[in-house]
Amino acid sequence: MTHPLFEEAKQYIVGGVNSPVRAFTGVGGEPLFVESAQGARVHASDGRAYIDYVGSWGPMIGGHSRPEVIEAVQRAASRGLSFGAPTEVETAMAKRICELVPSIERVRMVNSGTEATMTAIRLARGYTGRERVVKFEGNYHGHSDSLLVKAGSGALTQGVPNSPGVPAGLADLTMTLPYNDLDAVRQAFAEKGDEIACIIVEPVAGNMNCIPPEAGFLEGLKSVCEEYGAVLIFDEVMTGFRLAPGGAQEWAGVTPHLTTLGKIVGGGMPVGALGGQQKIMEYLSPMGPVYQAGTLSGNPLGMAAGLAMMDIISEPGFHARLDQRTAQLCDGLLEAAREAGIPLRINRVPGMFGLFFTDEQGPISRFSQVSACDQDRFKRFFHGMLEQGVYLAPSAFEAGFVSSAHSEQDIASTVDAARTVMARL
Ligand SMILES: Cc1ncc(COP(=O)(O)O)c(C=O)c1O
Ligand SMILES: N[C@H](C=O)CCC(=O)O
Repeated sequence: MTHPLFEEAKQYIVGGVNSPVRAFTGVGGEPLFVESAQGARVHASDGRAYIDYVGSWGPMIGGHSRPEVIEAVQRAASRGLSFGAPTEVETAMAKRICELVPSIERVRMVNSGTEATMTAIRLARGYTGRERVVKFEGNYHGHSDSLLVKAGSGALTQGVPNSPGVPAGLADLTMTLPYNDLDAVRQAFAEKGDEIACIIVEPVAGNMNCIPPEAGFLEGLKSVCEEYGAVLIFDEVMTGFRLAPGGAQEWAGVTPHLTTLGKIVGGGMPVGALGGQQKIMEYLSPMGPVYQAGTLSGNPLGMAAGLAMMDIISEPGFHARLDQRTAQLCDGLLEAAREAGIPLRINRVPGMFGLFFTDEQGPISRFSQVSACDQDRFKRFFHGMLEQGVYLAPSAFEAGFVSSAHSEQDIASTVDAARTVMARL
């Protein structure tokens, strides 16, 4: 029987959801309806609490309903919701971003990750006077036209990595290359380097499951960009503030020319940002000719929530603990799989992981390997874990997220659940 809340939602909302992956089409069945969330758990309308590894798709790195964040939003709300004029808190946010991410010298706040990446590539095109954009297969940068080409995340889950509605003329300007394949990048630049405005890349891919960069890949992208005068954009909407206080660029030791941010930067509110070298950022309006604007950009509630979340991730030892919890989870899951004789590989970076049901023995570093994984087994695992009270991302193409609120006991319970589920997979 269809869940009555989902049934009613479908009468009014397209597909019953406001973002496709939530619909559970990647795993079958019906979505959880969440009523509230606290710490590492979401409380659903079925009356159950689930240990949550979705974390609102990333923002909840400190756990749900952190009092510091909620109180900051409440204080901000008591002063008014939006002014459409500059506020001090926007400067505080920009200053904080520049301190945490040293490659960022100037910032522009927007309302989502999609807006951040859309603006970043327009800026790169305006700055270089070139039109082509290089992206990687299975990377997802939101749903703007130029970037919805061979895209990951929900586009993969729904089987529409090239969406109808994207003008062919625009899609033709997007060159899509295999992730972790530097030779393909060098070849593309050798052929069309003087037409390429930018490379945009997830420095750790999290939208085709979790794929870290191979040694030298990000460094290679930077040197190709510098050789040909193109802009290197790290899309850190997912990895920003997660892998390290300064994001994946700090973790990997490679700095891009521009960075896009989202998720954690808004602490759970709809916020995105882009930033980078002053000489490029000053091409943006009102200083430069590249236009960009937003009625609600720099919204005081979003800034308050984001700043409170920045305080949380800046606590000494925060990322080391997150990494340790992520390792505990992944080691436990691998052990459970080994006991059950289930072939499983796991990729992990601090606070992020990906499960691959595959017989492959070597590292999983390519999109082609992800798409060859046993999706049916993932679906059975997902539903088994849900039954056991563990909420994983409802798609084999999404990374999982660990928060600082996941206790050792939560992780141990998750591994116990996996042992039960794997025994009958
Ligand atoms: C790497 C990356 N870039 C961009 C986006 C788009 O962000 P948003 O959903 O806030 O528009 C996402 C997530 O959706 C993402 O994971
Ligand atoms: N992978 C996406 C963002 O990172 C998932 C969020 C969504 O599409 O709703």
